[in-house]
Amino acid sequence: MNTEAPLKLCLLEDDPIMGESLCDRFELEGFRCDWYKTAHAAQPYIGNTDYAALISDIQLPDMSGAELYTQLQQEGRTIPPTLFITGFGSISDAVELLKRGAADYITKPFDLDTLVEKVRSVCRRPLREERTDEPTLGISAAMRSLEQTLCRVSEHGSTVLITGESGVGKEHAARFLHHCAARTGKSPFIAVNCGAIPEGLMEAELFGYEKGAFSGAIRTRRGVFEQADGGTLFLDEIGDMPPNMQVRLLRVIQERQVVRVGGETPLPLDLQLVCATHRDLKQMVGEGTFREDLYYRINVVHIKIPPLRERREDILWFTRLFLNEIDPENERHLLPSAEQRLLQQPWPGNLRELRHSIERACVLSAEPAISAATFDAETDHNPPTLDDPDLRERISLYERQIILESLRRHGFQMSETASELGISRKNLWEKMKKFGIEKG
Ligand SMILES: Nc1ncnc2c1ncn2[C@@H]1O[C@H](COP(=O)(O)OP(=O)(O)OP(=O)(O)O)[C@@H](O)[C@H]1O
Repeated sequence: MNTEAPLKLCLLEDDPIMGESLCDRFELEGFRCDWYKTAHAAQPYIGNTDYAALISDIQLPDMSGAELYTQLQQEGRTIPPTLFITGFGSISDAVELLKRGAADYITKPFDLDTLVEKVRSVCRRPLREERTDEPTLGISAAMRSLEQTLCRVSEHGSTVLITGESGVGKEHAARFLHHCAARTGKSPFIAVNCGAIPEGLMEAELFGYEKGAFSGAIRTRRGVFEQADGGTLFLDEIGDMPPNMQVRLLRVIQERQVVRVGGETPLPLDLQLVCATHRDLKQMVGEGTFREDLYYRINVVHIKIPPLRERREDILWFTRLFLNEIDPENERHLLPSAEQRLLQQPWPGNLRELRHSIERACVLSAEPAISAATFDAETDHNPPTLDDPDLRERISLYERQIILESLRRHGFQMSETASELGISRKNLWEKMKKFGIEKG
């Protein structure tokens, strides 16, 4: 016999038929349910009664769910995990509320079983439990809150757009979202850099091809969409996608199915799509270089990762993390002067640049304790030597140095580096390969 007291729910719903049927169903499921028809009626009890969850329509007669949520937050009430019931037109409001701390939402019309499942899951996992998790993306308040948002978003499978400067950790955030999703298990995480695929190969790479679809297609190959089915597809540098591919991508996202090049059968897809870019897509839409319809399709939930210089609390935390990863055996640490040096830098290449700096410091410093001078030395490391008698060797050294400096200046961002150097992205890739320069 279950001797536990039933969990208590607070239901806010002005529609009498909907309210009554929800209340009945919750009670049948073993909850106790207090039902209020207006926000004003419920307000005195929220935060003063031990509710396991608040289920609220996002449109109430006396105020919107968002206004109620804001008021409760401003009053400093302990708000129970909140699930909003939303119409199709208010999804963006619900997503905004998720970012501000709401636990979940459900769109009308919905299946009652699904609602009950969601209510059970928010009751089981109150938000305060999530807050005790070990940080993964950083210790700053901005990144802790971003982690929580990603966890909530992962439960919906909504398409996510992650923006932020080059090297801020957009791919890492996408991987974090993938691991948050309950559905992952052993499901795949497929990352693709749209900017690095030659335009002529992009269609085949993304959507796959049938044997004989074109000369060279000696066997059928699955594209990245199919490979990511059941998991997460991370499309990095989405702003670099050529216009004709934008149209095809839009169709695949809308229809949730893919047809291989040279094939006829649509293959259904069930995946979480995460797109990322360091570019300003809205501006690109204005300039006509990025399709507006695609922009809205991929921008269901927008996660903006701040640059490292705006969350300096993360610098030393990541430094320790990288030191441990790069040289776990030597108990590496920074002297206070070196810490100060890192804290003061602007880090235009963000975490990628910080990681490179730490890697170089580990190579250059013989002692476990790394001094500020080690970071001064790194810029002069291995300069080309004009004394080398071989002309080609000297030119190569210069070329490598120029490319490396430009890459660092642009946080290893391929398009910008290539454009500064006046060469194509493909040429830049080839040169990096030739000179053994890794992207990070
Ligand atoms: N949370 C993290 N934990 C550990 N390392 C991280 C984290 N976030 C980023 N990094 C490091 O920083 C580097 C850049 O991260 P990531 O590739 O995720 O950035 P990005 O914003 O996707 O870069 P780009 O704009 O070039 O695509 C990675 O090589 C990784 O080593």
